[in-house]
Amino acid sequence: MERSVQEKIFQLLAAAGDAIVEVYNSKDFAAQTKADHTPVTRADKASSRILNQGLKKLFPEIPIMDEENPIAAYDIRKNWKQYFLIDPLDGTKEFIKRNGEFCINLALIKGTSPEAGWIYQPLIRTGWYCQRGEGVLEFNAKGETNQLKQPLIDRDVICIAASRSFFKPREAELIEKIQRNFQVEILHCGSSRKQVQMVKGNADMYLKAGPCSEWDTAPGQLMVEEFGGAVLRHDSFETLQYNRKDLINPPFVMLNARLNNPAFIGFMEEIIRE
Ligand SMILES: Nc1ncnc2c1ncn2[C@@H]1O[C@H](COP(=O)(O)O)[C@@H](OP(=O)(O)O)[C@H]1O
Ligand SMILES: [Mg+2]
Repeated sequence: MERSVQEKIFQLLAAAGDAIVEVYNSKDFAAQTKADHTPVTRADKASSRILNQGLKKLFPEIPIMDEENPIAAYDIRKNWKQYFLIDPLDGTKEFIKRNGEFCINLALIKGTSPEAGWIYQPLIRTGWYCQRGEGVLEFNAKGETNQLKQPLIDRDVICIAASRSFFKPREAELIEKIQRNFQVEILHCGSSRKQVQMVKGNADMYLKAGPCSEWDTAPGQLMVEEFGGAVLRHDSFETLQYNRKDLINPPFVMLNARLNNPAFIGFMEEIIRE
C-alpha cells in the first residue's frame, strides 16, 4: 500500500479513535445488549460511521464487512475477491468498564486470508499496521511511525494471553494441562491487545475456546504470522481462514515464533484431543 494511502488510513483510525474517546469521557455510553449478548454503545456506532465513510471514499470499489452494520449474504460475499473487515470497537465490555483495553480492528482480506491489518488503541492514540511480507509498523495519531523488530524472547515461562471478560472454563482447563509440562504466566486482557502483546513480545500464546468473530482476529493474526507465528484451529490444526459461512471463529490458538514448532504444536494437539 502506497505511503500516502497508509497515512490516510492512519488518520481515519485516529479520527474514529478520537470519536470513541469522546464518548468514553462523556457520561452517556447509551449501552445496549445485542443478540449475541455482547454490548454495543454510541462509541461503536460513531467509530463505524467514520471508518465506513472514509474507506468508501478512499476505496469505492472494495466492499466492507463491519460488525455493527448489516452483513452481506454469504451467496454474495463468497464471491468477493477482497474486502475490508471492521470491528469499530473491539472490547466494548472493557470500554464500559473504563479500563482502557479497547481497540479498533481493521483488515483487508484477500481471498480467505488477511493481507493488511491495523489495530488502533484509541486511549493511547497508537496503532500497529502490517502489510503481509512488510513487517509491523507502530504509528500514532501525530503521524509518527516506527518499524518494529520481531521480539527476541529470553524467558523460560510461557506467557499466555487470554480474555479478561469472556474467559472460559475450557481455556482454564487447557492452561492447567499446559502447566503440567511448562511454567506458565497468564495475562488477562481485553480486545486485540492480546495480539498486540504477542507482537511486542509480552505474550507467547493467545488461547481462545469461546466464541469470537472474524473481525476480532484478522489484523492480529496477520501480525502474529508476520513475526513467525501461527494461528491454528483446535479441531484440525489448520490455519484460521476468513469469509467463512459462519463468521464465528472456531476455537483456536495463536502461537509466537518461539512456540510455532512441531514439538510444541504436537503437545498442544495432544492436550486438546485428550
Ligand atoms: N457469544 C459471542 N458471540 C460472538 N462474539 C462474542 C461472544 N462473546 C464474546 N464475543 C466477542 O469477544 C470479543 C471480546 O473478546 P475479549 O474479551 O477476548 O476481548 C467481543 O468483541 P466486541 O467487544 O468487539 O464485541 C465479542 O465480539
Ligand atoms: Mg470485537
